[in-house]
Amino acid sequence: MSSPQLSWAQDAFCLEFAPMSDLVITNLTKKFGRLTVLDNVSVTASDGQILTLLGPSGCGKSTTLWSIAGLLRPDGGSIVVGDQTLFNHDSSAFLPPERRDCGVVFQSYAVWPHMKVRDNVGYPLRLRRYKPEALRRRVDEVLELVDLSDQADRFPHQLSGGQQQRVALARALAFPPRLLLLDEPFSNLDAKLRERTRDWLLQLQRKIGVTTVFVTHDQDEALAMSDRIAVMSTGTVRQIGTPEQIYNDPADLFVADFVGTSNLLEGTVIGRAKGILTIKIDGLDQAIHVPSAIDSDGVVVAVRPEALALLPDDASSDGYEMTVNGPVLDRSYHGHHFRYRVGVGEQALVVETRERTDSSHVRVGIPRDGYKLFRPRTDPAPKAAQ
Ligand SMILES: Nc1ncnc2c1ncn2[C@@H]1O[C@H](COP(=O)(O)OP(=O)(O)OP(=O)(O)O)[C@@H](O)[C@H]1O
Repeated sequence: MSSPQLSWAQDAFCLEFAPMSDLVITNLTKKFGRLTVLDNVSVTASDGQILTLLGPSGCGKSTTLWSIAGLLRPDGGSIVVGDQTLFNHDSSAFLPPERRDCGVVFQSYAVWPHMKVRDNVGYPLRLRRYKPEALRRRVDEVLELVDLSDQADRFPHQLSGGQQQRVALARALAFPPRLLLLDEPFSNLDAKLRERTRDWLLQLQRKIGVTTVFVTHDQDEALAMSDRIAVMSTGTVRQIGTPEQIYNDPADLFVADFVGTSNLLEGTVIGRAKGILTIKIDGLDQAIHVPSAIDSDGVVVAVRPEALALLPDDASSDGYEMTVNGPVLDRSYHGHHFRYRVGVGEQALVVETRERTDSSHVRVGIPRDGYKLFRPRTDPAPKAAQ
């Protein structure tokens, strides 16, 4: 298939998009029978931003998206776009989906197999009674936008998966949407095409500036695509922030564990004085001293693999919070870094570094500002992102 690229002339392009819109979701609640799947979810996306809902399977991402689209009616809270209320439980306001002007793209594409590409894309315009000439012009514009002008008269089964996904996107953009809602739009694409389509979609979104809500359980995708990420777990929002905030300053152990990889070292507080905790990490002799307000006896030290330093066995520990020695259990090569697992007490520390070593025994340095302290988790661990 042809590779998706932005190929339209910037100046010549004149798509008119609807007035851009802030999205404000407040205390959204949804129950299915006795099961509360959204529990006071509050998130916002500013004009033209990409807000990503990220979380493990079943945490309520799609339910939130469907509530925005009007395909589900929540049991509490409100959804407002710009000056328009889409839903407000207290005032019983519920705008039907066809009046919300949301362009929705699902994981399964949901393009109509019996319609040619141009008819698929023109469908929302026919529903809105566009005159034939205006409809044709608009369809041509949107097909050019998604780089499918040369496929307009083909049927979906004659297209690749990536092209079908772009038909779905063109259809979502045909009637200028106030919001673009994307529910795992790349999950049926292979890894390479997924990455290219992601870059392409990001460029496209920047070009047209439509406020976008993007649902994914893939943290790499979320980090790469988003202005802001809302990390969700069991129907609640655990943290909202920029990708950098979410990755570098996770609010709790769930976020630290779900977004990226973290070494999680369990420890016990053996001393507290003037806001400084003395912590003994299980299986190690050394203690670390950390300013923290955590009041539990057990703690977890979270440290990213790339924050750890791989040192020679006899290196000095100067400049590190702590150094530990251990055998190299295994090593693997990942192109831009090596990944080592180093046995430390009962656990294995994962270290990612560009340094190559063939030593069977190494010293691992934990830098002073390279870790975070959390309370132990009381909820179930997140399922691994696929
Ligand atoms: N129509 C329904 N009836 C009953 N339970 C439902 C219904 N739709 C969703 N659920 C439940 O609501 C919870 C949240 O589902 P949702 O699809 O929003 O999760 P998600 O985070 O999008 O998951 P995934 O990544 O697997 O799509 C799940 O426990 C799911 O089983």
